[in-house]
Amino acid sequence: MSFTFKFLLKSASPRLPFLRSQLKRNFSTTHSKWINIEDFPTERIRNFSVVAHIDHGKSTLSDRLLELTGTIKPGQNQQVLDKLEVERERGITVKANSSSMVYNHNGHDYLLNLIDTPGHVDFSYEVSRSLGACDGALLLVDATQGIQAQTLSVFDLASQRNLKIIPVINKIDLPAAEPENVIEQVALQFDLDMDLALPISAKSGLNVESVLHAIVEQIPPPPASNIPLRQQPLKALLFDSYFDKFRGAVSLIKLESGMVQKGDVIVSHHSKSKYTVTEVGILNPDERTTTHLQHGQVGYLVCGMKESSEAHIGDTIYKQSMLVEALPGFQPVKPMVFAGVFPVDNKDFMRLEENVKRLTLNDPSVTVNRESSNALGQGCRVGFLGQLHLDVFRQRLEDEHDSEVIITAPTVPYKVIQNGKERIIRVPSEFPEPSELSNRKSSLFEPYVNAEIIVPDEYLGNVIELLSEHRGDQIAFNYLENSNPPRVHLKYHLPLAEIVTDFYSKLKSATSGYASFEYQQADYVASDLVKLNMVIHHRPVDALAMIVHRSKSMEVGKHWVKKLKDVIPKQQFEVAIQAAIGQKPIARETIKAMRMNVTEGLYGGHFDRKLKKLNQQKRGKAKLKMKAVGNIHLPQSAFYDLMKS
Ligand SMILES: Nc1nc2c(ncn2[C@@H]2O[C@H](COP(=O)(O)OP(=O)(O)OP(=O)(O)O)[C@@H](O)[C@H]2O)c(=O)[nH]1
Repeated sequence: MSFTFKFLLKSASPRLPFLRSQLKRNFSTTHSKWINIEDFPTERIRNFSVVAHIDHGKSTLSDRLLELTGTIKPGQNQQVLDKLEVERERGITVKANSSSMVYNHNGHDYLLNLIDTPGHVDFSYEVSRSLGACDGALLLVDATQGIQAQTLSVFDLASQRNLKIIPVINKIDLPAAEPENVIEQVALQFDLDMDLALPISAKSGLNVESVLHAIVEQIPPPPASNIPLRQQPLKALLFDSYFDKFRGAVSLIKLESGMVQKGDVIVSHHSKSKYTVTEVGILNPDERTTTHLQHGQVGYLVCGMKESSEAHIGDTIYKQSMLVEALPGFQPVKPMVFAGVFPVDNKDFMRLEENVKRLTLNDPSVTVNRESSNALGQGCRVGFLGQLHLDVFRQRLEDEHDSEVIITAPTVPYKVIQNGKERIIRVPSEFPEPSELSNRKSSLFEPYVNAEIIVPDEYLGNVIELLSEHRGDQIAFNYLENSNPPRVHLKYHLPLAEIVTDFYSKLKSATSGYASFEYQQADYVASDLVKLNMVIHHRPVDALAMIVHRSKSMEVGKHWVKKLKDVIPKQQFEVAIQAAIGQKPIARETIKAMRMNVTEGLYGGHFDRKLKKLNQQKRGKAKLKMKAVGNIHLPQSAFYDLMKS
């Protein structure tokens, strides 16, 4: 390690963990040889992705492939494509990442472009768009767990795109591994050729070389063109982007035809804006500038886009001189979980807003709008794809921007139709009160999802009970073929609001962690919804309002008044905490008044003096009650504790 580098690493302040992890990461990966794009005609390019259920070993396999091809130095469990601090701490991938590598097969060099994708359902949009840049996919299945819910959904995504799918059975080093069984299970479920399945251990490297052979031999190269390269029109799919504070938005592109180089004037099909290309290159896994990118290639492009929104995901890029038809692109993602984000100290709002916006530069699926609350002051209403996405965002805000924040209870977007007018409500305090809904021309709807659960049948009873507690309707029930112990595949239709609370942890404890769960947004369904107000000392607190199904209002109300009682400091007067629907309280807790020990220091026979002091205290309290009719002061720290608990 060079002196300058060591110094940088040491001196990176502990308040900047993200910078530290970036410095460490770059060091471990700057090892690869020079790559000349001209050396790789289309027939020697393979674009592929690794897809799997969460934790089945995608990042570990990606490491091994990069090591075997000499792209990175060997070293255990580097997870080089998990670049974010939060990914490394939690051991999950939240952002798809790419790396090119060169592999020599039968005397020829091949350029393999690998795209590592996240496993968790909240980030499945990353999977679908990454697959848009691929011609094949490795479907990784854990040999101890077999097919799980996300295995089914990523298989569907890959087969919808007609990708060549290579089944890879991982973790065969573990004593509990049952590779033969799992290979059979995969072949039966997906109608794939069993002989093509590759049993490996990504951790130890066992048989991983066979994966490289299969990539070259089985995944097709990008479709060839009869037109000579220099005459082909440029047609590039923009499938991802990240933000660099010096160069602006950096786009990841796949070239369907033509070539692009520094100085070219390109046009965005989406906005029709023109840009001059300032840099192109490949990720290896760090950026490596190249003279150009050409047909079949996956790489990055910089062209002075100042805002991340200019790099529109799914856009088609072409040269000003030659208009092309737009590529089909992707379905836009819609955030479905919303929460208010407020600073712990009101003075910090501007800094918080800037930090939130900076984070969204690298995560275009997040939406941000200003929100103001009587209780919490100025903040932002932020939209996420799911509960884990929200948690990851909070952690990134704290890790990368050193901000402590209050995040209000998550809510889903509800639909209210009144007098023929439709509104989507994302802030609970804006939901109509019962008095405003009394006329017959109002109807309320909530978003539902289609969920799939795979669970060993010994836990089936627990899961069915849990899903019915969460208002789920069963759609299908099947035993998975060739699964030992027997496992059931359930399909349910249930409200999204029911799974953005503590559903995952309940499912985990109901099944000792053996169930897997996956969902997709479905439709809006008419629902008996109410707005639950938290009233503290006779005043509703807007930041604590929530929208719930009427059947759950009592349970939720009791839970929250109790939580509030635990965090509100005692006052000099009695404080009532109520959960109410409109004017009607449905749950209540009381915080007793603080009682000063006025007789402290009076011992033994001072009976008269003690009585006098206690009477004085009684009179004082009566006076205080008069004053206490006003609002109580609820410190921001109480909100912080409340939302964290
Ligand atoms: N024993 C054993 N453990 C493995 C193997 N492959 C991966 N693991 C372990 O399984 C865990 C999950 O591996 P990851 O590579 O992070 O899985 P992933 O699929 O990338 O996870 P997500 O990105 O969160 O979906 C880690 O603890 C790995 O060390 C293997 O072949 N054998």
